[in-house]
Amino acid sequence: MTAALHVAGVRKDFVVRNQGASARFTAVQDLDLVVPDGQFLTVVGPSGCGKSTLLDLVAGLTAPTAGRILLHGAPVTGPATDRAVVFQQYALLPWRTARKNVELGLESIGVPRRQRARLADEHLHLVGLTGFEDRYPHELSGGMKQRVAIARALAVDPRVLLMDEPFAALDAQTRESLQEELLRIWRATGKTVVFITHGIDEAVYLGQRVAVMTPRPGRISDVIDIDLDPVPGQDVRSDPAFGRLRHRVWSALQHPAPDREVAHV
Ligand SMILES: Nc1ncnc2c1ncn2[C@@H]1O[C@H](COP(=O)(O)OP(=O)(O)OP(=O)(O)O)[C@@H](O)[C@H]1O
Repeated sequence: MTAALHVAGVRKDFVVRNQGASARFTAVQDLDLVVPDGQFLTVVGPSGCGKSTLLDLVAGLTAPTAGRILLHGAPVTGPATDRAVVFQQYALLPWRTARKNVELGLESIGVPRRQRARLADEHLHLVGLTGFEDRYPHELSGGMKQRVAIARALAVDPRVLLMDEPFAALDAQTRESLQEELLRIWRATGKTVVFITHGIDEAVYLGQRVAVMTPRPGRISDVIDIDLDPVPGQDVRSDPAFGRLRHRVWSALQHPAPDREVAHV
């Protein structure tokens, strides 16, 4: 089976100013990652390790300096509607209602007006915002704005949903309820999800696998399978298995896999 996403030997250099001169800075190097179709992958790593760089590369917002990125077997050459990105900042247009914000991506691909409104309402329903279609962003809470952003991303029916710390700006309780909502939506839609986070708990809670990134230059040092078996109505976070997986991810962040470390010294 073709992987939904295949990142092969990717490096990304940026040109930066250093004491008045231009210098090359390698943000990520030797990035290898395969994400099967329909998988929920979380990527965790410390600030500055290159998580957003990885996501931008997959989104096609920047191009790799070296290596290849394939989406369902085809090279990524720029942004396209087979991928949708949800950022930490909701990026909603303040002068458009929730419905009109969700319609945005649909407009750009030429979906007729009636169908746009229907699809927007369907996706607002999917994220639990029925009844809020005509609200403007300033009339919505942070969690609701992020739900609109998720509805907008899903409305164009992308094959891969890319999420860059989407819940980082939310309070703990809203974050937890959106995490649960996102898992429900993922199960309902079967999308492939790549979800960037700082949070180990969030990575373990959401991911079927957790990719651990380490910095300078950024690389994926470990990929950990999350084989939790959630029981409906019970908080999986209180399961001892959750604690053990959490500790494995924490350890991988502290002590990157030695073979890889040697390979990149
Ligand atoms: N456009 C750019 N020009 C120069 N350097 C950049 C650029 N974008 C990112 N970098 C550098 O690349 C490295 C990785 O940045 P990136 O934003 O991908 O990290 P991150 O893991 O997402 O960080 P955070 O968790 O803090 O958001 C950082 O050292 C950053 O300064």
